Amino acid sequence: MSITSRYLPPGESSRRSGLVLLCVVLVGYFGLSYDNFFTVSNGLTILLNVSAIAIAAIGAMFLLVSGNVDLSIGGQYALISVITAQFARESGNAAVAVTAGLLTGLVLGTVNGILVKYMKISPLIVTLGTMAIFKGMAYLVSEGRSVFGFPAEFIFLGRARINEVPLPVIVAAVLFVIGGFVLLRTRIGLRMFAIGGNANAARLNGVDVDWLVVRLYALNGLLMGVVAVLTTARLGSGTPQIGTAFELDVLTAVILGGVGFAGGSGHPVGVFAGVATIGILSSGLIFAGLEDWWQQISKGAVLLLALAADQFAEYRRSRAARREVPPDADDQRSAGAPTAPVDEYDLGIVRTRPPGEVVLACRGLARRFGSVFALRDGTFSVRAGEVVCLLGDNGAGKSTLIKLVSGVYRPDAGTIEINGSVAQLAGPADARRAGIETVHQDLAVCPNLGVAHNLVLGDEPSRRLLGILPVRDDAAAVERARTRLASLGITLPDMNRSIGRLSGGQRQSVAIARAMKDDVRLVILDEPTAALGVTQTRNVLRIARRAAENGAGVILISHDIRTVFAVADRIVVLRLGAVVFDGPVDTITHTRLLHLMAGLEATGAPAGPDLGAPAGPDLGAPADPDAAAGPADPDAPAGDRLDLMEGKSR
Ligand SMILES: Nc1ncnc2c1ncn2[C@@H]1O[C@H](COP(=O)(O)OP(=O)(O)OP(=O)(O)O)[C@@H](O)[C@H]1O
Repeated sequence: MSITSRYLPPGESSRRSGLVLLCVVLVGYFGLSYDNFFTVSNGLTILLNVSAIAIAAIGAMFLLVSGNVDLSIGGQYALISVITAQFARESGNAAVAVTAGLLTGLVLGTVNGILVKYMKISPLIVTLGTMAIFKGMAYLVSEGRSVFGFPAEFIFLGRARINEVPLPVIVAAVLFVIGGFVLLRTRIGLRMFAIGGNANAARLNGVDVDWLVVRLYALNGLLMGVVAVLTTARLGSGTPQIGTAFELDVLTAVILGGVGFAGGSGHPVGVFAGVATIGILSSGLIFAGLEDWWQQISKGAVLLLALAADQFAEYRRSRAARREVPPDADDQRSAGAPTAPVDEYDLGIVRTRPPGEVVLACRGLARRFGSVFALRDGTFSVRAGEVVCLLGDNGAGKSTLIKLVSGVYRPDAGTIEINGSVAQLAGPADARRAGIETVHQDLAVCPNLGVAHNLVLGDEPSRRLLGILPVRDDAAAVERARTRLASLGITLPDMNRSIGRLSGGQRQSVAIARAMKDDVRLVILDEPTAALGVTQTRNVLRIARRAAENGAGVILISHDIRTVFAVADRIVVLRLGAVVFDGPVDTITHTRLLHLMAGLEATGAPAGPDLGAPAGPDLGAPADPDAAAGPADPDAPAGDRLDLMEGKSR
């Protein structure tokens, strides 16, 4: 698939053209078989019949793109229809009836959204349940009967024509164009794709996923309100039987149109082609004189075919993505080698510049989970322009310490100072506001979005189209991404290439670049080289160094001591929840570091040759006499106390 400078959501352009071809074949076949098929009036009838599907398809498209679904739209259709009809009859006022219909849709959609997001129940199950409830309520409200007796102006709404074109068709066309515009050109549209691609990544990038999804369900309900009001007005009655198998038509059209059921992909043009196909097929089947059940069977079969095509496209996409990942000869060479020589990671760093002021100072941080003390004494500091490597065996407490610093957990004891002031981090957003950015091990990127969009997600640049409409500014996003990447010495040929099609090292580079916001003070890199080969590792380490040179403090967590010696200014070792070493990289040897991590010094194993001094009898207790005296005076200035500890095992 060619990737243009314009953002192209990962909908399948080829499948859309296939669908258009299918439409042409169907029209040709039915046109040749039935005399009246090719008439303007039949064309308008088809459009009128699919206008309801087209309006509902907008909401379904938004939900599916963001990884959600609503099976209850048929039930909503019936319930809104009878409520609208009763208001129309009782009030005799079209405006009251329309308002009642739209509000009912909004409420039903919001109920679905709240159940899905805040009760953490699968959208399929929730909306299957509400489908039955709404349908049942429609019978309850109407006592199983159709509701007639509307004011003339209400009926006019459904039957009015402008230049022979029915009003519902015009409403559907306008809403569809607005829906497509929102999906492709606005910040919210990008966020829908992001949530469908990786909801957790979107959340970590500051997108309020739950709130957005609730709004999408509410909008879906509102659109069903429009559908039900127009149809009820056109038919001149509200009935609980309406909307039967409506969800089948809508989902078939949307999935047939290339919106992936797994979320994160789709295009309005494809959905339009899907809606047209369903309309032509339904009309053709009526012309063929097939009974209603044959129509249901045909549409069900088309839905299954669409899902199969969706799976096939997904398979082709992932194969293409694998093929497109840039080969790395060096990594292939090193793949079979269990350990690369230390020199392989040599970055040729000359550490001349003294680090800047302390950006982070942790004092006596402690956190327990039930009876497990995950962290007992997290005390260390990071200065601007410094790379501090945090090491420790599995379960040493590294992740817990980092989660405290990045606001994921709150400490049971101890303090976190940022730029000299004690910070109360109530959540990751607080940490981010304080200038702390974390690059998580799973990178938290959206594989379906391009490099530039991943970099700006949560803070997308925007501009005013025609001086009024707020739209996403993709050119500014590309420019910002390019500048940010260049500041770290990263060159990527295409800013719109989806992240899923980059190599592991390139993905890691983009994730680090995303963290390097203009006001960042501290970047935490959680095992950034864990899954990388030699060349990619070296590149990522270079980028980490460059981030420090640009003025940020960097904490890098690693299990691989070769990378640590290549990149670190200072090393902090955690063991059993406490810091047991904190010192410049040139004050410790590989052997001693390994022993400290493994706790071998506690069992009398020889310490590294550099320090010579016997290790303390218990790694849980400080080995250094100063430190052994217990926690330092809490009133002592952060810098003094932390510097005192430098270069000493505790
Ligand atoms: N949410 C939790 N609930 C219960 N125990 C936890 C939780 N998080 C961490 N722990 C425990 O706290 C200890 C420290 O875990 P932590 O994940 O911080 O270690 P780590 O050094 O990051 O290990 P690894 O390198 O394996 O990721 C472990 O014993 C772990 O089982």
